[in-house]
Amino acid sequence: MTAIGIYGSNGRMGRAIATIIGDEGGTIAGGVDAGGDPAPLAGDADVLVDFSTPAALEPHLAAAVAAGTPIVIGTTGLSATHQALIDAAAQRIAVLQTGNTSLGVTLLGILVREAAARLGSDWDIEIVEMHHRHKVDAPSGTAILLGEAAAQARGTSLSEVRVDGRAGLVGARTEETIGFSSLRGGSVVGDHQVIFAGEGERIELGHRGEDRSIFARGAVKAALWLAGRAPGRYQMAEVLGL
Ligand SMILES: NC(=O)C1=CN([C@@H]2O[C@H](COP(=O)(O)OP(=O)(O)OC[C@H]3O[C@@H](n4cnc5c(N)ncnc54)[C@H](OP(=O)(O)O)[C@@H]3O)[C@@H](O)[C@H]2O)C=CC1
Ligand SMILES: O=C(O)C1=N[C@H](C(=O)O)C[C@H](O)C1
Repeated sequence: MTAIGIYGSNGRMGRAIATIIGDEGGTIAGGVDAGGDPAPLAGDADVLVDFSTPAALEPHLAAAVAAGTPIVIGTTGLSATHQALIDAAAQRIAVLQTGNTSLGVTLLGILVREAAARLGSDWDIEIVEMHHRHKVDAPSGTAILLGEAAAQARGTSLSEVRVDGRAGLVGARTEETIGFSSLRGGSVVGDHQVIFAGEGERIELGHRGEDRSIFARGAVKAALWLAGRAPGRYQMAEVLGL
């Protein structure tokens, strides 16, 4: 059986993964949390999953590369510098990084891409997300993933068109921007809505996470799929055959 090492094993996601890992046909190689040494686990595991914190990404990637162990990165709040580190690691090992491992959001990303490609830039795109009160990063990794899908479909990059929140006298909306709004409260697992607002009509595509097990199952599926793969950067849509 494939042994999966968990970076962030005592967190909400780490615990959710441990609960369902056996159902998906994997076993736990071990776990590392704040203050732990990521290297021994990278050596013991067939594949790693990281649901920890952006500050830990660099040492986790270094341990994975040194051991030649593939890694699924679910941690969000990543910067362009983190993405460059992931690209470099993917030259040496198999890596799958995604802001959302669920089947529903992976399909939503495809639908958003399709809608953005077919609708003209006179259809404004706004992304609204809500998460539990403990979440530390905003916009969510999923919101960014959805925004990137829409931006790419329109032949641009998200960094060119992204507007995070609005407050005060910000002026009228400019065409082609993609706006993000983040709500935090209670125990919300993760809600995302992509609004295409046209003249006189609106299309809304969305997803509501009802239980963290949707992310855990996707993460374990991704890990089992990634184990033994050649170096490269892989996508959830490939794992799920979408
Ligand atoms: N891609 C996806 O589908 C999903 C992604 N996420 C993302 O996963 C991440 C974790 O979420 P969640 O489980 O809710 O968060 P938690 O805060 O519950 O857990 C984070 C875990 O990471 C550990 N940690 C902190 N620092 C380090 C470190 N330096 N090395 C190793 N472990 C460390 C913490 O350990 P300690 O307790 O000792 O501090 C804790 O166990 C977030 O970025 C979140 O947005 C969440 C859900 C789905
Ligand atoms: O922190 C969370 O909980 C979640 N984080 C991911 C994100 O940032 O999109 C995925 C999911 O929405 C839950």
